[in-house]
Amino acid sequence: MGMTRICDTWRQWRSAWREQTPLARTLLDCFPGVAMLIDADGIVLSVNPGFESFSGHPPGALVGRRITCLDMDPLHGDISHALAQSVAGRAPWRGLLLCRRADGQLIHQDAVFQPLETLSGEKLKLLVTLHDITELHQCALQDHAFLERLQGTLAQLPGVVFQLCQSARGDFDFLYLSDGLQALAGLSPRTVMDNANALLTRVHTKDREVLNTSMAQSAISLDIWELDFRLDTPDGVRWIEGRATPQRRHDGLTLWDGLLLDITARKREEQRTRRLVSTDMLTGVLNRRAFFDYAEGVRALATRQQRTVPLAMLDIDHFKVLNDTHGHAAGDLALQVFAMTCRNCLRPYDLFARIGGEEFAVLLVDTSPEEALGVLERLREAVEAIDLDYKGDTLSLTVSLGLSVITPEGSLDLALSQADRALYQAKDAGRNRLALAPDYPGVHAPHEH
Ligand SMILES: Nc1nc2c(ncn2[C@@H]2O[C@H](COP(=O)(O)OP(=O)(O)OP(=O)(O)O)[C@@H](O)[C@H]2O)c(=O)[nH]1
Repeated sequence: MGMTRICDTWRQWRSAWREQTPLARTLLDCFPGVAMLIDADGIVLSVNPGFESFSGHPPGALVGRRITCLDMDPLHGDISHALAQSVAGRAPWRGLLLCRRADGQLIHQDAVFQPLETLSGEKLKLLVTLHDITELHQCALQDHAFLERLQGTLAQLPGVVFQLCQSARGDFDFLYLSDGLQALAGLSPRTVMDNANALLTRVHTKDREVLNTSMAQSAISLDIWELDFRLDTPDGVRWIEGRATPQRRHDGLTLWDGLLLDITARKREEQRTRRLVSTDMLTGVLNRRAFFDYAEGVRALATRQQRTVPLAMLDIDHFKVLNDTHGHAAGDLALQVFAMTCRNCLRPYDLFARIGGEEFAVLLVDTSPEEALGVLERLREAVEAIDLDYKGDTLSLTVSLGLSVITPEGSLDLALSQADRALYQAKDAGRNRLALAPDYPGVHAPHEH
């Protein structure tokens, strides 16, 4: 029975009572629950038929006795308290009462004590209505137990379960975050549920834009949101994998139910593998495959910007002699020192790779054809200056270089073959020198050391 019906009944009852009409008794009899009339001392004046099925006692059993005898603890029980409150304040009291039936069974009651208006001089009377909510109460207990179990399970998950809401204005609000957030981000779920920015401002600055864009796309298309992003935590930067399913509510809000997982270890492993796959094991510089991958990216950008990129091929001179004279181990050491020397002559974002046995390539990013000549000449001199102590012998190295440019119209392969041809010219011309491809920009005569 709804609260509205109870209120309606009170209203009708009050006016019926004031006018002392037979309707008062009729209403009491028809009331679809327990209704009783008591005086200010709690003495029961009358009960309706619903009382019998509610209490298990015959209807007359309570009339003339105190209502507090229904209390679990008649001395300090809830009914005494409710009665005292309502009488003292001359105001309705509503709350939960626990009563005992004749068979001993406990029942939860949604109870109302309603003081009735009386004519002056009359003693105060109260209408008490009881509504059995034992079943509802048990359901609530079961729901509560289920939710507690669910919370426990969520807390065990290696990540964070969340529900995120975006208002039509675009503000984010976390409606739920599981306890795993503390371990993942060093933040309590409550803090972030109170203020989503506590977490959102921890997203790494480099990933904020892509996060916002991906959420906006997911909100529009209602496609699953998926993103790997970095989070600044008290323990350092963590990689997070986010995945959530959006739904649009009828009031225009977008809701995402999803999961955040810490994938820092996996990302580190991926980066390590990527480094291994792209690195030459002997010298530690880029290998052939990585060089072609990265160089193609540099070329594409330069083409868009209509710029040229200097590209050089390098080959150590008479390396076979060094190998044959001092052994393969000496050759390996020389390759390592050579690679380190070259790398030190270049800027971090220039590409330097070992693309064959003693063959290397350099791509000079953001460098003019003129500047490239200076850089490579310094590199050649640095190699010439190597004095490598090996088992009492001093090993010296020189390098020959062929230089070309990748043009906005040309390809990487074309520039490589031009640099390669220039390299052979440098070898033919006596080695330890730099030779330029025929149409190297800005320089007409072949440049030689
Ligand atoms: N120690 C060592 N030697 C290598 C490696 N890769 C290639 N080589 C050697 O490098 C030498 C290359 O010799 P060549 O191609 O004849 O060239 P070069 O002796 O340098 O002569 P020019 O290039 O004409 O100056 C060969 O002896 C290869 O065995 C390596 O990883 N370690």
